[in-house]
Amino acid sequence: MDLAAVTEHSALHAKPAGLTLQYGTAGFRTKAEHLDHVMFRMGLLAVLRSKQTQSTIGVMVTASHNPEEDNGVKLVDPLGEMLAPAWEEHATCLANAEEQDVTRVLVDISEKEAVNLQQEAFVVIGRDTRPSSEKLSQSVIDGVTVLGGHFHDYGLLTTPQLHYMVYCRNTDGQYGKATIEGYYQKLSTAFVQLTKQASCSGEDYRSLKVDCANGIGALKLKEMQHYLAQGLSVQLFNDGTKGKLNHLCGADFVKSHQKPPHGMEMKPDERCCSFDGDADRIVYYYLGAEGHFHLIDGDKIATLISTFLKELLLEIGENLNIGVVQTAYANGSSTRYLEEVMKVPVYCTKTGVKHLHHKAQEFDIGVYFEANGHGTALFKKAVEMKIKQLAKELDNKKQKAAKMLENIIDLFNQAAGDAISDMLVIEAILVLKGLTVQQWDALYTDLPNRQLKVKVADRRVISTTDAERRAVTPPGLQEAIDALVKKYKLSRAFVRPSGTEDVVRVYAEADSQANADSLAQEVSLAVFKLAGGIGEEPQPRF
Ligand SMILES: CC(=O)N[C@H]1[C@@H](OP(=O)(O)O)O[C@H](CO)[C@@H](O)[C@@H]1O
Ligand SMILES: [Mg+2]
Repeated sequence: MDLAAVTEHSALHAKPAGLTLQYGTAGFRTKAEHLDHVMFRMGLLAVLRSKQTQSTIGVMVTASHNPEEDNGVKLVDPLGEMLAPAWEEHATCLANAEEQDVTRVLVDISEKEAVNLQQEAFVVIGRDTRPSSEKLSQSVIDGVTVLGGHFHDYGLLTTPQLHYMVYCRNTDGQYGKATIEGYYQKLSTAFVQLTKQASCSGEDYRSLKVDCANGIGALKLKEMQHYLAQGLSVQLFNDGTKGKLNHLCGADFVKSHQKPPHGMEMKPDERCCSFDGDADRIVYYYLGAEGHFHLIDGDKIATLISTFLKELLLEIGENLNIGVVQTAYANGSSTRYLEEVMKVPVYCTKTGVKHLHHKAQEFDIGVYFEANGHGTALFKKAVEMKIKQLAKELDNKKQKAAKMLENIIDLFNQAAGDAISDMLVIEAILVLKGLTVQQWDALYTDLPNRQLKVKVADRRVISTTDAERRAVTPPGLQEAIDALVKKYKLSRAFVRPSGTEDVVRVYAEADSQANADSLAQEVSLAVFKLAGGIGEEPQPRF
Protein backbone atom coordinates (compact mmCIF):
# COMPACT_ATOMS: atom_id res chain seq x y z
CA MET A 1 0.00 0.00 0.00
CA ASP A 2 1.36 3.38 -0.97
CA LEU A 3 0.36 5.12 2.25
CA ALA A 4 1.95 8.43 1.28
CA ALA A 5 -0.22 8.58 -1.84
CA VAL A 6 -3.30 7.72 0.23
CA THR A 7 -2.54 10.58 2.63
CA GLU A 8 -1.97 12.98 -0.23
CA HIS A 9 -5.24 12.11 -2.02
CA SER A 10 -7.15 11.90 1.23
CA ALA A 11 -6.40 15.58 1.81
CA LEU A 12 -8.11 16.34 -1.52
CA HIS A 13 -11.28 14.70 -0.18
CA ALA A 14 -11.47 16.39 3.20
CA LYS A 15 -13.96 15.30 5.84
CA PRO A 16 -16.25 18.08 7.08
CA ALA A 17 -15.40 18.75 10.73
CA GLY A 18 -17.61 17.06 13.29
CA LEU A 19 -19.48 14.89 10.78
CA THR A 20 -20.18 11.30 11.82
CA LEU A 21 -22.04 8.88 9.63
CA GLN A 22 -23.18 5.31 10.03
CA TYR A 23 -23.20 2.58 7.37
CA GLY A 24 -26.95 1.98 7.74
CA THR A 25 -29.58 -0.36 6.33
CA ALA A 26 -28.50 0.54 2.80
CA GLY A 27 -25.06 2.13 3.07
CA PHE A 28 -24.28 5.79 3.75
CA ARG A 29 -26.97 8.38 3.05
CA THR A 30 -26.88 12.13 3.63
CA LYS A 31 -26.77 15.49 1.84
CA ALA A 32 -24.60 15.12 -1.24
CA GLU A 33 -22.24 17.94 -0.29
CA HIS A 34 -21.08 15.97 2.77
CA LEU A 35 -20.15 12.83 0.94
CA ASP A 36 -16.99 13.45 -1.06
CA HIS A 37 -14.65 12.00 1.58
CA VAL A 38 -16.95 9.03 2.14
CA MET A 39 -16.89 8.20 -1.58
CA PHE A 40 -13.10 8.35 -1.74
CA ARG A 41 -12.78 6.17 1.33
CA MET A 42 -15.34 3.64 0.05
CA GLY A 43 -13.18 3.37 -3.05
CA LEU A 44 -10.28 2.47 -0.74
CA LEU A 45 -12.38 -0.01 1.21
CA ALA A 46 -13.73 -1.67 -1.94
CA VAL A 47 -10.12 -2.41 -2.96
CA LEU A 48 -9.38 -4.10 0.37
CA ARG A 49 -12.61 -6.11 0.18
CA SER A 50 -11.80 -7.13 -3.38
CA LYS A 51 -8.30 -8.28 -2.42
CA GLN A 52 -9.65 -10.19 0.57
CA THR A 53 -12.39 -12.01 -1.34
CA GLN A 54 -10.32 -12.27 -4.54
CA SER A 55 -13.46 -11.14 -6.33
CA THR A 56 -14.96 -8.14 -8.05
CA ILE A 57 -16.69 -5.74 -5.65
CA GLY A 58 -19.36 -3.19 -6.61
CA VAL A 59 -19.78 0.41 -5.50
CA MET A 60 -23.13 2.07 -6.18
CA VAL A 61 -23.62 5.81 -5.86
CA THR A 62 -27.29 6.49 -5.11
CA ALA A 63 -29.70 7.60 -2.40
CA SER A 64 -32.59 5.57 -3.77
CA HIS A 65 -35.98 7.15 -2.95
CA ASN A 66 -34.54 10.09 -0.99
CA PRO A 67 -34.60 13.70 -2.19
CA GLU A 68 -32.52 14.79 -5.16
CA GLU A 69 -30.17 16.83 -2.93
CA ASP A 70 -29.14 13.68 -1.02
CA ASN A 71 -26.78 11.02 -2.14
CA GLY A 72 -25.32 7.82 -0.79
CA VAL A 73 -23.05 4.88 -1.42
CA LYS A 74 -23.13 1.19 -0.82
CA LEU A 75 -20.77 -1.67 -1.49
CA VAL A 76 -21.87 -4.84 -3.24
CA ASP A 77 -20.31 -8.14 -2.16
CA PRO A 78 -19.12 -10.90 -4.53
CA LEU A 79 -22.41 -12.69 -5.15
CA GLY A 80 -24.25 -9.45 -5.65
CA GLU A 81 -25.34 -9.32 -2.01
CA MET A 82 -25.09 -6.50 0.50
CA LEU A 83 -21.76 -5.99 2.24
CA ALA A 84 -20.93 -8.44 5.09
CA PRO A 85 -21.74 -7.03 8.57
CA ALA A 86 -18.11 -6.98 9.80
CA TRP A 87 -17.21 -4.83 6.79
CA GLU A 88 -20.10 -2.48 7.48
CA GLU A 89 -18.31 -1.72 10.73
CA HIS A 90 -15.04 -1.17 8.89
CA ALA A 91 -16.88 1.16 6.52
CA THR A 92 -18.25 3.24 9.40
CA CYS A 93 -14.85 3.36 11.05
CA LEU A 94 -13.08 4.44 7.86
CA ALA A 95 -15.71 7.03 6.93
CA ASN A 96 -15.48 8.66 10.35
CA ALA A 97 -11.69 8.55 10.77
CA GLU A 98 -9.97 11.91 11.08
CA GLU A 99 -7.75 12.82 8.16
CA GLN A 100 -4.50 11.81 9.86
CA ASP A 101 -5.94 8.41 10.89
CA VAL A 102 -7.12 7.18 7.50
CA THR A 103 -3.95 5.19 6.72
CA ARG A 104 -3.86 3.68 10.21
CA VAL A 105 -7.48 2.52 9.87
CA LEU A 106 -6.69 1.00 6.46
CA VAL A 107 -3.77 -0.91 7.91
CA ASP A 108 -5.91 -2.06 10.86
CA ILE A 109 -8.64 -3.38 8.58
CA SER A 110 -6.09 -5.16 6.38
CA GLU A 111 -4.56 -6.86 9.41
CA LYS A 112 -7.85 -7.78 11.04
CA GLU A 113 -9.21 -9.23 7.82
CA ALA A 114 -5.94 -10.84 6.74
CA VAL A 115 -6.02 -9.01 3.40
CA ASN A 116 -3.31 -10.14 1.01
CA LEU A 117 -2.08 -6.80 -0.23
CA GLN A 118 -0.28 -8.39 -3.20
CA GLN A 119 -3.58 -9.62 -4.58
CA GLU A 120 -5.08 -7.73 -7.56
CA ALA A 121 -8.26 -5.78 -6.93
CA PHE A 122 -11.18 -5.09 -9.26
CA VAL A 123 -14.06 -2.75 -8.54
CA VAL A 124 -17.13 -1.95 -10.67
CA ILE A 125 -18.96 1.31 -10.22
CA GLY A 126 -22.47 2.48 -11.04
CA ARG A 127 -24.42 5.63 -10.35
CA ASP A 128 -27.94 7.04 -10.50
CA THR A 129 -29.09 10.23 -12.26
CA ARG A 130 -28.64 12.69 -9.36
CA PRO A 131 -26.75 15.85 -10.37
CA SER A 132 -24.12 15.07 -7.69
CA SER A 133 -23.58 11.42 -8.66
CA GLU A 134 -21.06 11.83 -11.47
CA LYS A 135 -18.58 13.83 -9.42
CA LEU A 136 -19.02 11.56 -6.41
CA SER A 137 -18.34 8.46 -8.49
CA GLN A 138 -15.10 10.11 -9.64
CA SER A 139 -14.10 10.31 -5.99
CA VAL A 140 -14.77 6.57 -5.63
CA ILE A 141 -12.51 5.98 -8.63
CA ASP A 142 -9.81 8.13 -7.05
CA GLY A 143 -9.94 5.92 -3.95
CA VAL A 144 -9.76 2.74 -6.01
CA THR A 145 -6.83 3.83 -8.14
CA VAL A 146 -4.73 5.31 -5.35
CA LEU A 147 -4.60 1.81 -3.82
CA GLY A 148 -3.67 0.32 -7.20
CA GLY A 149 -7.08 -1.23 -7.82
CA HIS A 150 -8.47 -1.76 -11.33
CA PHE A 151 -11.98 -0.66 -12.13
CA HIS A 152 -14.75 -0.52 -14.65
CA ASP A 153 -17.11 2.43 -14.50
CA TYR A 154 -20.53 1.40 -15.84
CA GLY A 155 -21.75 4.98 -15.50
CA LEU A 156 -25.52 5.24 -15.23
CA LEU A 157 -27.09 2.03 -13.92
CA THR A 158 -29.99 1.03 -11.71
CA THR A 159 -28.85 -0.36 -8.36
CA PRO A 160 -29.99 -3.92 -9.19
CA GLN A 161 -28.17 -3.75 -12.53
CA LEU A 162 -24.93 -3.13 -10.68
CA HIS A 163 -25.67 -6.07 -8.36
CA TYR A 164 -26.25 -8.17 -11.48
CA MET A 165 -22.91 -7.10 -13.02
CA VAL A 166 -21.03 -8.06 -9.84
CA TYR A 167 -22.76 -11.45 -9.69
CA CYS A 168 -22.04 -12.18 -13.37
CA ARG A 169 -18.37 -11.24 -13.07
CA ASN A 170 -17.84 -13.48 -10.05
CA THR A 171 -19.52 -16.52 -11.56
CA ASP A 172 -17.53 -16.56 -14.80
CA GLY A 173 -20.47 -15.35 -16.82
CA GLN A 174 -22.60 -18.37 -15.87
CA TYR A 175 -25.29 -16.12 -14.48
CA GLY A 176 -25.25 -13.90 -17.55
CA LYS A 177 -23.05 -11.46 -19.46
CA ALA A 178 -21.77 -8.58 -17.34
CA THR A 179 -22.87 -5.89 -19.79
CA ILE A 180 -25.99 -3.79 -20.03
CA GLU A 181 -26.90 -5.61 -23.27
CA GLY A 182 -26.32 -8.92 -21.45
CA TYR A 183 -28.82 -7.85 -18.82
CA TYR A 184 -31.44 -6.76 -21.37
CA GLN A 185 -30.93 -9.87 -23.43
CA LYS A 186 -31.19 -12.29 -20.52
CA LEU A 187 -34.39 -10.75 -19.17
CA SER A 188 -36.09 -10.05 -22.47
CA THR A 189 -35.39 -13.52 -23.88
CA ALA A 190 -36.91 -15.12 -20.78
CA PHE A 191 -39.88 -12.74 -20.93
CA VAL A 192 -40.61 -13.30 -24.62
CA GLN A 193 -40.27 -17.09 -24.22
CA LEU A 194 -42.69 -17.04 -21.31
CA THR A 195 -45.34 -14.79 -22.71
CA LYS A 196 -45.50 -16.35 -26.14
CA GLN A 197 -46.97 -19.43 -24.41
CA ALA A 198 -49.85 -17.34 -23.08
CA SER A 199 -53.27 -18.13 -24.46
CA CYS A 200 -54.80 -14.77 -23.59
CA SER A 201 -53.61 -11.69 -25.38
CA GLY A 202 -55.07 -8.31 -26.25
CA GLU A 203 -54.15 -4.73 -25.55
CA ASP A 204 -55.05 -4.87 -21.87
CA TYR A 205 -52.48 -7.51 -21.10
CA ARG A 206 -49.76 -5.91 -23.17
CA SER A 207 -49.77 -2.33 -21.98
CA LEU A 208 -48.60 -0.86 -18.72
CA LYS A 209 -48.10 2.66 -17.37
CA VAL A 210 -44.88 3.16 -15.45
CA ASP A 211 -44.01 6.04 -13.12
CA CYS A 212 -40.19 6.14 -13.13
CA ALA A 213 -39.81 8.61 -10.21
CA ASN A 214 -37.82 10.89 -12.56
CA GLY A 215 -34.92 8.52 -12.04
CA ILE A 216 -32.55 6.06 -13.67
CA GLY A 217 -35.36 3.53 -14.20
CA ALA A 218 -36.72 5.74 -17.01
CA LEU A 219 -33.44 5.71 -18.96
CA LYS A 220 -32.97 2.00 -18.57
CA LEU A 221 -36.54 1.07 -19.39
CA LYS A 222 -36.35 3.22 -22.53
CA GLU A 223 -33.18 1.40 -23.58
CA MET A 224 -34.82 -1.93 -22.91
CA GLN A 225 -38.08 -1.23 -24.73
CA HIS A 226 -37.03 -2.51 -28.14
CA TYR A 227 -35.76 -5.78 -26.66
CA LEU A 228 -39.29 -6.47 -25.42
CA ALA A 229 -40.74 -5.88 -28.89
CA GLN A 230 -44.42 -6.86 -29.02
CA GLY A 231 -44.28 -8.58 -25.63
CA LEU A 232 -45.06 -5.51 -23.58
CA SER A 233 -45.72 -1.90 -24.37
CA VAL A 234 -44.79 0.44 -21.54
CA GLN A 235 -45.81 4.06 -21.34
CA LEU A 236 -43.39 6.05 -19.20
CA PHE A 237 -44.32 8.89 -16.85
CA ASN A 238 -42.02 10.98 -14.68
CA ASP A 239 -39.18 10.04 -16.99
CA GLY A 240 -36.88 12.76 -15.70
CA THR A 241 -37.29 15.15 -18.61
CA LYS A 242 -39.19 17.68 -16.45
CA GLY A 243 -39.79 16.77 -12.82
CA LYS A 244 -37.50 16.40 -9.85
CA LEU A 245 -36.24 13.00 -8.73
CA ASN A 246 -38.62 11.25 -6.28
CA HIS A 247 -40.62 14.45 -5.83
CA LEU A 248 -44.31 13.61 -5.33
CA CYS A 249 -43.77 10.42 -7.29
CA GLY A 250 -42.09 7.03 -7.22
CA ALA A 251 -42.75 3.81 -5.31
CA ASP A 252 -41.94 5.21 -1.88
CA PHE A 253 -44.30 8.18 -2.31
CA VAL A 254 -47.12 5.98 -3.59
CA LYS A 255 -46.71 3.38 -0.86
CA SER A 256 -46.39 5.80 2.04
CA HIS A 257 -49.11 8.24 0.93
CA GLN A 258 -51.32 5.52 -0.50
CA LYS A 259 -52.16 7.73 -3.46
CA PRO A 260 -51.20 8.06 -7.16
CA PRO A 261 -47.99 9.85 -8.13
CA HIS A 262 -48.23 13.32 -9.60
CA GLY A 263 -47.68 13.53 -13.32
CA MET A 264 -49.40 10.28 -14.22
CA GLU A 265 -52.58 10.08 -16.25
CA MET A 266 -54.66 7.23 -14.91
CA LYS A 267 -57.97 5.97 -16.22
CA PRO A 268 -60.14 3.57 -14.22
CA ASP A 269 -58.99 -0.05 -14.28
CA GLU A 270 -55.66 0.63 -16.03
CA ARG A 271 -52.68 -1.27 -14.68
CA CYS A 272 -49.99 1.12 -13.40
CA CYS A 273 -46.78 0.79 -11.44
CA SER A 274 -44.11 2.97 -9.83
CA PHE A 275 -40.35 2.43 -9.50
CA ASP A 276 -38.30 4.19 -6.86
CA GLY A 277 -35.35 6.51 -7.69
CA ASP A 278 -32.79 3.73 -8.23
CA ALA A 279 -35.29 1.17 -9.56
CA ASP A 280 -34.94 -1.49 -6.92
CA ARG A 281 -38.52 -1.18 -5.67
CA ILE A 282 -41.85 -1.51 -7.44
CA VAL A 283 -45.50 -1.17 -6.43
CA TYR A 284 -48.60 -1.58 -8.61
CA TYR A 285 -51.96 0.21 -8.43
CA TYR A 286 -55.11 1.13 -10.32
CA LEU A 287 -58.16 3.33 -9.99
CA GLY A 288 -61.38 1.43 -9.39
CA ALA A 289 -64.45 2.21 -11.47
CA GLU A 290 -65.59 4.51 -8.68
CA GLY A 291 -62.29 6.42 -8.90
CA HIS A 292 -60.98 4.88 -5.68
CA PHE A 293 -57.20 4.28 -5.50
CA HIS A 294 -56.10 0.66 -5.00
CA LEU A 295 -52.50 -0.06 -4.01
CA ILE A 296 -50.89 -3.43 -4.70
CA ASP A 297 -47.78 -3.52 -2.56
CA GLY A 298 -44.81 -5.85 -2.06
CA ASP A 299 -46.90 -8.25 0.01
CA LYS A 300 -49.37 -8.80 -2.79
CA ILE A 301 -46.51 -9.10 -5.28
CA ALA A 302 -44.95 -11.83 -3.11
CA THR A 303 -48.32 -13.54 -2.92
CA LEU A 304 -48.81 -13.54 -6.70
CA ILE A 305 -45.29 -14.84 -7.30
CA SER A 306 -45.24 -17.55 -4.64
CA THR A 307 -48.69 -18.79 -5.63
CA PHE A 308 -47.65 -19.03 -9.26
CA LEU A 309 -44.41 -20.86 -8.41
CA LYS A 310 -46.27 -23.28 -6.17
CA GLU A 311 -48.79 -24.04 -8.92
CA LEU A 312 -46.00 -24.71 -11.41
CA LEU A 313 -44.30 -27.10 -9.01
CA LEU A 314 -47.56 -28.96 -8.50
CA GLU A 315 -47.96 -29.36 -12.25
CA ILE A 316 -44.41 -30.58 -12.63
CA GLY A 317 -44.91 -32.91 -9.67
CA GLU A 318 -41.85 -31.76 -7.80
CA ASN A 319 -41.91 -31.47 -4.07
CA LEU A 320 -39.60 -28.56 -3.38
CA ASN A 321 -39.87 -26.32 -0.35
CA ILE A 322 -41.05 -22.77 -0.95
CA GLY A 323 -40.87 -20.13 1.75
CA VAL A 324 -41.99 -16.50 1.77
CA VAL A 325 -39.97 -14.02 3.81
CA GLN A 326 -41.52 -10.78 5.05
CA THR A 327 -40.85 -8.12 7.67
CA ALA A 328 -43.07 -6.83 10.47
CA TYR A 329 -44.44 -4.24 8.00
CA ALA A 330 -46.16 -6.97 5.96
CA ASN A 331 -49.90 -6.53 6.04
CA GLY A 332 -51.48 -9.06 8.42
CA SER A 333 -53.93 -10.14 5.71
CA SER A 334 -51.10 -11.19 3.42
CA THR A 335 -49.50 -13.37 6.07
CA ARG A 336 -52.82 -14.99 6.90
CA TYR A 337 -53.67 -15.59 3.22
CA LEU A 338 -50.30 -17.17 2.49
CA GLU A 339 -50.30 -19.40 5.54
CA GLU A 340 -53.95 -20.38 5.74
CA VAL A 341 -55.18 -20.36 2.16
CA MET A 342 -52.04 -21.02 0.13
CA LYS A 343 -50.35 -23.18 2.80
CA VAL A 344 -47.04 -21.49 2.11
CA PRO A 345 -44.80 -21.05 5.18
CA VAL A 346 -44.05 -17.42 6.01
CA TYR A 347 -41.07 -16.11 7.98
CA CYS A 348 -40.48 -12.68 9.45
CA THR A 349 -37.06 -11.02 9.63
CA LYS A 350 -35.76 -7.64 10.65
CA THR A 351 -36.20 -4.73 8.20
CA GLY A 352 -33.57 -4.37 5.47
CA VAL A 353 -33.20 -6.57 2.43
CA LYS A 354 -30.00 -8.19 3.58
CA HIS A 355 -31.96 -9.93 6.37
CA LEU A 356 -34.70 -11.10 4.02
CA HIS A 357 -32.24 -12.21 1.35
CA HIS A 358 -30.27 -14.24 3.85
CA LYS A 359 -33.36 -16.02 5.19
CA ALA A 360 -34.71 -16.69 1.68
CA GLN A 361 -31.47 -18.55 0.83
CA GLU A 362 -32.53 -21.32 3.24
CA PHE A 363 -35.30 -22.60 0.95
CA ASP A 364 -35.25 -24.46 -2.35
CA ILE A 365 -37.25 -21.47 -3.54
CA GLY A 366 -37.29 -18.39 -1.32
CA VAL A 367 -39.54 -15.45 -2.21
CA TYR A 368 -38.88 -12.28 -0.26
CA PHE A 369 -40.47 -8.85 -0.39
CA GLU A 370 -40.64 -5.86 1.84
CA ALA A 371 -44.11 -4.31 1.91
CA ASN A 372 -42.60 -1.27 0.14
CA GLY A 373 -41.94 -3.37 -2.96
CA HIS A 374 -38.30 -4.40 -2.65
CA GLY A 375 -37.82 -8.09 -3.28
CA THR A 376 -37.10 -11.02 -5.55
CA ALA A 377 -37.06 -14.81 -5.58
CA LEU A 378 -34.03 -17.02 -5.00
CA PHE A 379 -33.55 -20.54 -6.35
CA LYS A 380 -31.00 -23.02 -5.05
CA LYS A 381 -28.46 -23.95 -7.71
CA ALA A 382 -29.47 -27.62 -7.48
CA VAL A 383 -33.10 -26.63 -8.06
CA GLU A 384 -32.18 -24.63 -11.16
CA MET A 385 -30.26 -27.59 -12.58
CA LYS A 386 -33.09 -29.98 -11.83
CA ILE A 387 -35.69 -27.74 -13.51
CA LYS A 388 -33.48 -27.35 -16.59
CA GLN A 389 -33.20 -31.10 -16.82
CA LEU A 390 -36.95 -31.65 -16.34
CA ALA A 391 -37.69 -29.08 -19.02
CA LYS A 392 -35.87 -31.40 -21.45
CA GLU A 393 -37.17 -34.74 -20.20
CA LEU A 394 -40.77 -34.48 -19.09
CA ASP A 395 -43.80 -35.26 -21.21
CA ASN A 396 -45.96 -32.55 -22.72
CA LYS A 397 -47.97 -30.83 -19.99
CA LYS A 398 -45.31 -31.21 -17.36
CA GLN A 399 -42.64 -30.10 -19.78
CA LYS A 400 -44.56 -26.92 -20.51
CA ALA A 401 -44.68 -26.10 -16.79
CA ALA A 402 -40.99 -26.95 -16.35
CA LYS A 403 -40.07 -24.69 -19.29
CA MET A 404 -42.12 -21.90 -17.79
CA LEU A 405 -40.33 -22.31 -14.50
CA GLU A 406 -36.98 -22.39 -16.27
CA ASN A 407 -37.75 -19.07 -17.94
CA ILE A 408 -39.15 -17.48 -14.83
CA ILE A 409 -35.95 -18.36 -12.97
CA ASP A 410 -34.02 -16.50 -15.68
CA LEU A 411 -36.36 -13.53 -15.44
CA PHE A 412 -35.66 -12.90 -11.77
CA ASN A 413 -32.64 -10.88 -10.73
CA GLN A 414 -31.36 -13.18 -8.00
CA ALA A 415 -28.69 -10.74 -6.93
CA ALA A 416 -31.13 -8.11 -5.63
CA GLY A 417 -34.71 -6.85 -5.73
CA ASP A 418 -35.12 -5.26 -9.15
CA ALA A 419 -38.06 -3.13 -10.31
CA ILE A 420 -37.54 -3.90 -14.02
CA SER A 421 -37.14 -7.63 -13.50
CA ASP A 422 -40.03 -7.83 -11.01
CA MET A 423 -42.23 -5.86 -13.39
CA LEU A 424 -41.56 -8.37 -16.17
CA VAL A 425 -42.17 -11.32 -13.83
CA ILE A 426 -45.49 -9.83 -12.74
CA GLU A 427 -46.55 -8.97 -16.29
CA ALA A 428 -45.71 -12.50 -17.40
CA ILE A 429 -47.63 -14.12 -14.55
CA LEU A 430 -50.70 -11.96 -15.12
CA VAL A 431 -50.84 -12.78 -18.80
CA LEU A 432 -50.14 -16.49 -18.26
CA LYS A 433 -52.84 -16.79 -15.61
CA GLY A 434 -55.20 -14.49 -17.48
CA LEU A 435 -55.56 -12.32 -14.39
CA THR A 436 -56.63 -8.69 -14.45
CA VAL A 437 -55.12 -6.28 -11.96
CA GLN A 438 -58.46 -6.24 -10.12
CA GLN A 439 -58.52 -10.03 -9.82
CA TRP A 440 -54.98 -9.99 -8.51
CA ASP A 441 -55.91 -7.32 -5.99
CA ALA A 442 -58.93 -9.35 -4.87
CA LEU A 443 -56.78 -12.27 -3.64
CA TYR A 444 -57.19 -10.77 -0.18
CA THR A 445 -58.16 -7.42 1.33
CA ASP A 446 -55.44 -5.45 3.08
CA LEU A 447 -56.05 -4.52 6.69
CA PRO A 448 -56.20 -0.73 6.98
CA ASN A 449 -52.85 0.49 8.25
CA ARG A 450 -50.87 3.62 9.04
CA GLN A 451 -47.17 4.39 9.34
CA LEU A 452 -45.96 7.44 11.26
CA LYS A 453 -42.60 8.88 12.31
CA VAL A 454 -41.71 10.27 15.73
CA LYS A 455 -38.66 12.42 16.40
CA VAL A 456 -36.77 11.57 19.59
CA ALA A 457 -33.51 12.88 21.02
CA ASP A 458 -31.73 9.53 20.60
CA ARG A 459 -33.53 6.79 18.71
CA ARG A 460 -31.11 4.18 20.06
CA VAL A 461 -33.03 4.20 23.37
CA ILE A 462 -35.48 1.92 21.58
CA SER A 463 -34.30 -1.65 21.24
CA THR A 464 -36.43 -4.45 19.87
CA THR A 465 -36.74 -8.23 19.71
CA ASP A 466 -38.81 -10.84 17.84
CA ALA A 467 -37.90 -9.47 14.38
CA GLU A 468 -38.57 -5.93 15.62
CA ARG A 469 -42.15 -6.71 16.59
CA ARG A 470 -41.63 -6.03 20.31
CA ALA A 471 -39.80 -3.24 22.11
CA VAL A 472 -37.43 -4.27 24.90
CA THR A 473 -36.45 -0.74 25.94
CA PRO A 474 -37.29 1.87 27.13
CA PRO A 475 -39.10 0.28 30.10
CA GLY A 476 -42.88 0.43 29.93
CA LEU A 477 -43.10 1.13 26.18
CA GLN A 478 -44.12 -2.36 25.09
CA GLU A 479 -46.67 -2.57 27.92
CA ALA A 480 -48.15 0.74 26.77
CA ILE A 481 -48.35 -0.51 23.16
CA ASP A 482 -49.97 -3.78 24.29
CA ALA A 483 -52.63 -1.87 26.21
CA LEU A 484 -53.39 0.37 23.21
CA VAL A 485 -53.56 -2.53 20.77
CA LYS A 486 -56.17 -4.24 23.01
CA LYS A 487 -58.57 -1.36 22.44
CA TYR A 488 -59.03 -2.17 18.73
CA LYS A 489 -60.15 -5.13 16.65
CA LEU A 490 -57.80 -7.06 14.32
CA SER A 491 -55.10 -4.74 15.56
CA ARG A 492 -51.33 -4.87 15.71
CA ALA A 493 -48.71 -2.19 16.29
CA PHE A 494 -44.96 -1.96 16.72
CA VAL A 495 -42.21 0.65 16.82
CA ARG A 496 -38.55 0.57 15.77
CA PRO A 497 -35.74 3.03 15.22
CA SER A 498 -35.22 3.65 11.49
CA GLY A 499 -31.89 2.52 10.02
CA THR A 500 -31.89 5.25 7.36
CA GLU A 501 -33.50 8.33 8.98
CA ASP A 502 -33.19 9.94 12.38
CA VAL A 503 -36.71 8.93 13.45
CA VAL A 504 -38.64 6.21 15.22
CA ARG A 505 -41.12 4.49 12.93
CA VAL A 506 -44.58 3.55 14.18
CA TYR A 507 -46.75 0.99 12.40
CA ALA A 508 -50.35 0.15 13.22
CA GLU A 509 -53.11 -1.84 11.58
CA ALA A 510 -56.72 -2.36 12.63
CA ASP A 511 -60.21 -3.23 11.35
CA SER A 512 -60.88 0.25 9.90
CA GLN A 513 -58.76 3.13 8.60
CA ALA A 514 -60.02 5.38 11.40
CA ASN A 515 -58.95 2.83 13.98
CA ALA A 516 -55.55 2.21 12.36
CA ASP A 517 -55.02 5.98 12.32
CA SER A 518 -55.92 6.49 15.97
CA LEU A 519 -53.92 3.47 17.11
CA ALA A 520 -50.87 4.80 15.23
CA GLN A 521 -51.40 8.21 16.75
CA GLU A 522 -51.75 6.86 20.31
CA VAL A 523 -48.66 4.68 19.91
CA SER A 524 -46.74 7.72 18.59
CA LEU A 525 -47.70 9.61 21.71
CA ALA A 526 -46.48 6.75 23.91
CA VAL A 527 -43.15 6.79 22.04
CA PHE A 528 -42.93 10.54 22.42
CA LYS A 529 -43.52 10.34 26.18
CA LEU A 530 -41.47 7.24 27.01
CA ALA A 531 -38.60 7.48 24.52
CA GLY A 532 -37.63 11.14 24.78
CA GLY A 533 -39.64 12.82 22.02
CA ILE A 534 -38.47 16.21 20.80
CA GLY A 535 -40.38 19.04 19.16
CA GLU A 536 -44.13 19.09 19.10
CA GLU A 537 -46.19 16.28 20.64
CA PRO A 538 -47.77 14.07 17.94
CA GLN A 539 -51.29 15.38 17.23
CA PRO A 540 -54.25 13.51 15.76
CA ARG A 541 -53.79 14.10 12.03
CA PHE A 542 -56.47 12.20 10.21
C1 LIG B 1 -40.50 0.84 6.73
C2 LIG B 1 -39.60 0.88 5.55
O1 LIG B 1 -40.08 0.91 4.42
N1 LIG B 1 -38.28 0.89 5.79
C3 LIG B 1 -37.28 0.97 4.72
C4 LIG B 1 -36.16 1.91 5.09
O2 LIG B 1 -35.53 1.41 6.25
P1 LIG B 1 -35.65 2.03 7.71
O3 LIG B 1 -34.64 1.27 8.51
O4 LIG B 1 -37.06 1.78 8.13
O5 LIG B 1 -35.41 3.50 7.58
O6 LIG B 1 -35.22 1.95 4.03
C5 LIG B 1 -34.57 0.69 3.77
C6 LIG B 1 -33.56 0.91 2.69
O7 LIG B 1 -34.12 1.35 1.50
C7 LIG B 1 -35.63 -0.35 3.39
O8 LIG B 1 -35.00 -1.59 3.23
C8 LIG B 1 -36.70 -0.42 4.48
O9 LIG B 1 -37.74 -1.28 4.11
MG1 LIG C 1 -34.17 2.00 -3.86
